[in-house]
Amino acid sequence: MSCGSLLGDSVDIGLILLDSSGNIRLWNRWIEQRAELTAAQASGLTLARAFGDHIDPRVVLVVREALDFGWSARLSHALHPMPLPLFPPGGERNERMKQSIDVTPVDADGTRCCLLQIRDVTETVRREALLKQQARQLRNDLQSLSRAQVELQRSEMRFRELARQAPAGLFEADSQACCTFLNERCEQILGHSRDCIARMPWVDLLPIDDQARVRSSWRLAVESATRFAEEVRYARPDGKYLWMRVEAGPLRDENERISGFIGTMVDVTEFHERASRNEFRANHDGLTSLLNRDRFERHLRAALSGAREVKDRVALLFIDLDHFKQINDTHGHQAGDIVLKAIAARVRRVLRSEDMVARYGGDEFAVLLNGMGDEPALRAIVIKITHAVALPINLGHCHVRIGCSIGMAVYPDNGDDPASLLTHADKAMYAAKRRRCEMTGTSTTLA
Ligand SMILES: Nc1nc2c(ncn2[C@@H]2O[C@H](COP(=O)(O)OP(=O)(O)OP(=O)(O)O)[C@@H](O)[C@H]2O)c(=O)[nH]1
Repeated sequence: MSCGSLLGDSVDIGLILLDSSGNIRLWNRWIEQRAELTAAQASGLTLARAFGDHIDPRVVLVVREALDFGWSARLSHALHPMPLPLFPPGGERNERMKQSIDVTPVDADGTRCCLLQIRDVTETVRREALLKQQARQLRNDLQSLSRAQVELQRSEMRFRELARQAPAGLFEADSQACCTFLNERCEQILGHSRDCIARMPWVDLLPIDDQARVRSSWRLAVESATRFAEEVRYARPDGKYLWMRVEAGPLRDENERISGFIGTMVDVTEFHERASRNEFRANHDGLTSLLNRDRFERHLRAALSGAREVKDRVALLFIDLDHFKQINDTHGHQAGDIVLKAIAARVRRVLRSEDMVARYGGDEFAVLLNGMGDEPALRAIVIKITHAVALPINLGHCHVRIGCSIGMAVYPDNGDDPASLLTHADKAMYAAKRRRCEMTGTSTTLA
C-alpha cells in the first residue's frame, strides 16, 4: 500500500484523485464505504463510469475546468444537493448523503491532476434546517409576543380610562387590606390623595370602634377566599361624615393562590340616610316623634313573651287628654299640635329611657313599663305623668293647661296577651275620665 493511500484512508473526508485524462487514480476508503465500489474496481475509470448515470453533470464540468484551465470549484450542498451517488455507510439506498465537494487542480509528477475532497454535510444540513425552523418559530413567537404586548398596552389604557371615569371608587388591595391601586373616585370619597394612603390598610381609616369588626370580616374573606361586603361609617378629613359600601372579590395568581382583592367603594350616605328616615317614619309618629301604635304593639308583644319566660311583670298605661278638642276649637289646630308635642316630651321626660312611650291615637298616648308591677310604684308614675301634663303650655300668645285620664293594666294580673291588656287599660282610662268629669264638670282648664 502506497504512502498516499495510507494517508487517504486515515482522513474523515472522501478523496478522489483524477489524472489529466479524468481517470481515477486515488479512491480512498471513505469513498469505498459510501459508494460501494472498491478502489481497485474504480481505478482507471472516469467518474461517470464509476458512478453510472446518477452523477450530477456539474461535477463532470468542474472537473474538466480544473484539468483544462486549472480552476478550482466548490459544489456546495445548497446549489447541488447530491452531486455524487454516495450513501451513508450501512444506511439505506434511498438515503443519499448530503455532500459538499471541493474540486482543486493539483500538480502530480509534472502533469495536472484534479483532487476532489468530499465532505458529509448531512448532519450540518439537518442542524441548519433545525436552526432555521427554530429561528422561524422564534420569529413567530416574537411577533405574537409583540402583538400581545400591544394588546396589553391597549387594554391597560382602556382600564385606566375606565377607572378614571368610573362613578364608583375602584381599588386593589393585598391580603392585609393595604391599597396597591386607587382610582380618582376613591380619592374623592376618602378625601385623601393616593400617595397618602397607598400601602396602608384602608381599614385603618375607619373610626376606631369599627376597625376590629371590619378587619376580622376582611380576614375571613381572605381565609375563605370569598367576597368581602360591608357598609362602613367614615369620617373624611374635611369633617364630612359618610357611609361607604365596600365590596371586594379575591384575585388569584397563575397558581390559583389569592394574591389580593379588587373592589369598589361607593358613597351610600344618601341612601343610608333615606333608609334610616324611612325606618324612623315607619316606626314613629310624625308629629311627636314618639313610637307609633304599630311599633308600640310589637314592643308590647316582645315584652310580654320576655316577661313570660322570666316570670316578670309588665305594666301598660293608657293616657287620654281631657277635652283636647276644645284647644283645637279655641286656639286652632296648630296650637293643638304644640300641645300634643309638649305633652309627648313631658311624658317621655318623666320616664326611664328603657320605658316605651307611644302616640296611640289623636290625643291618646300609651306607656310600656318593663319589670313594673307593684301598685304603689305604678301610682307614683301615674301621679308624675298627671303633674307633668298639667303644667301650663306656652302657645306664644297665651298659656293653656290640660288634664289627662290614665288607665293601667298589669301583666299577668289583668291579662296575658296584648289585646286583653290594652282593653283593660282602655276601660280603666274611661273609668278614670268619668270620675274626673264628675269631679271637674266638663271644662278643660284654660289659662
Ligand atoms: N291639633 C291636632 N288635633 C288632633 C290631632 N289628632 C286628633 N286631633 C283632634 O283631637 C281631638 C280629639 O277629640 P276627642 O276624641 O273628642 O277628645 P277630647 O276632646 O279630649 O274629649 P275627651 O277625650 O272626652 O276628653 C279631635 O278634635 C281631633 O280632631 C292632631 O294631630 N293634631
